[in-house]
Amino acid sequence: MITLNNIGKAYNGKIVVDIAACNIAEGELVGLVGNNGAGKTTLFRLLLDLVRADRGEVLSKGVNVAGNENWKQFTAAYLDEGFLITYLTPEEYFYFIGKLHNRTKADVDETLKSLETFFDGAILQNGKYIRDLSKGNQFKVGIASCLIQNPQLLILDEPFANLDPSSQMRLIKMLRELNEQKRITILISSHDLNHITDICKRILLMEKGKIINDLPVSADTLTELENYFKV
Ligand SMILES: Nc1ncnc2c1ncn2[C@@H]1O[C@H](COP(=O)(O)OP(=O)(O)OP(=O)(O)O)[C@@H](O)[C@H]1O
Repeated sequence: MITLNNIGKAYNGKIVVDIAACNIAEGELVGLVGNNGAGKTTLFRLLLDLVRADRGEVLSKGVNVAGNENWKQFTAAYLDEGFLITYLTPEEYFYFIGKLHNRTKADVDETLKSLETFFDGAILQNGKYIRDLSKGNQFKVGIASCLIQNPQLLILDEPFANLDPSSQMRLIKMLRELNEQKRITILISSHDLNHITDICKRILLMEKGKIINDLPVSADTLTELENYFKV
């Protein structure tokens, strides 16, 4: 589904992404790990054509994402609150996103209903604008807007970072179901080694912009990663 060909990106003369080759097949659930500044978010931004590579190409279903709109029909992502329209209420935002992606009001309502427990009473019908929600609840709005789009590819940057423990558990369950039952290809980054090895079937370890290890997840992966990150 995703192919990285000799992709390179530098900021101010410093290379922050430098990947010779990487393939992510349809239906995979892949985790990206690496210390602060390793290049995870920049890689996601390259996948979403939010920044342009200095060299190489990102192919999504075989088509270069740079200067092409096709991938937008099947890709949903939430990297940060810059993806939201914060002067809207969550409901206004959800129906706007639904409309943009040709979803009916009933489709949107059905998705929102399925997220009732995840929302935990804090998102809908409380009269708040998105800008006034907590970071964790803004993230929940971001995830919901992704699911409303009914994507084939879902990209989430540090999805566990601001969620309370119950919400983290619910999200793990949701992502697993989306991947196993709906066959959605999922890419997530995380600093939570327990969660990421629990949920992902493959882990890409990034260091200084490079993928230095591509690990199929096994019973040993958590220890292997803990050893890498040990101080
Ligand atoms: N717009 C930008 N201008 C200049 N440098 C940038 C920009 N965006 C990212 N960088 C730099 O690129 C490097 C990689 O950053 P990136 O955010 O991709 O890392 P990350 O692995 O997501 O880190 P974290 O775990 O802290 O989120 C860092 O050194 C960062 O300072």
